[in-house]
Amino acid sequence: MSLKIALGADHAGFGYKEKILAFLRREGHIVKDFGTHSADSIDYADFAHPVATSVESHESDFGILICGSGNGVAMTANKHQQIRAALCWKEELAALARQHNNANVLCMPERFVDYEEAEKMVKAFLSVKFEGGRHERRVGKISC
Ligand SMILES: O=C(CO)[C@H](O)[C@H](O)[C@H](O)COP(=O)(O)O
Repeated sequence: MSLKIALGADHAGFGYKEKILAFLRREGHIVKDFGTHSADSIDYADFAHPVATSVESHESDFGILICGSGNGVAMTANKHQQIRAALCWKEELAALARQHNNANVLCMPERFVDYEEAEKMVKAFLSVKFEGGRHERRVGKISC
């Protein structure tokens, strides 16, 4: 199924962002690339907020954010009321973030995962479904 994906990264995530952009397009998804567009040093929040806004406004189905550790983009995206951004570093965590937490933004640390694992995380995140049930109640308690 073709999905609308909002993609963003800082300089430390730029390399994987470019590869993931090509991968997603090959898979038939519609990707909006919010940058950054080079490896020049830049601030992660300038890319994480627009990606989060795109998901929050339903312009995009999901967001994918990458920085060096994944923390900066995750912290920024999670400031948005409707965003559940999950910092993941292996495939199983990316799947669980959808299945149990109904995450709508995947955050990855380029400096701490190899590219093959990053691509597996993206595949898992976009293919598995929220399980609902007991998790629905728990996710409902996240917002304050
Ligand atoms: O937010 C981060 C750390 O919590 C990101 O990993 C950034 O990409 C990182 O801080 C960038 O570091 P740099 O030394 O400025 O390249």
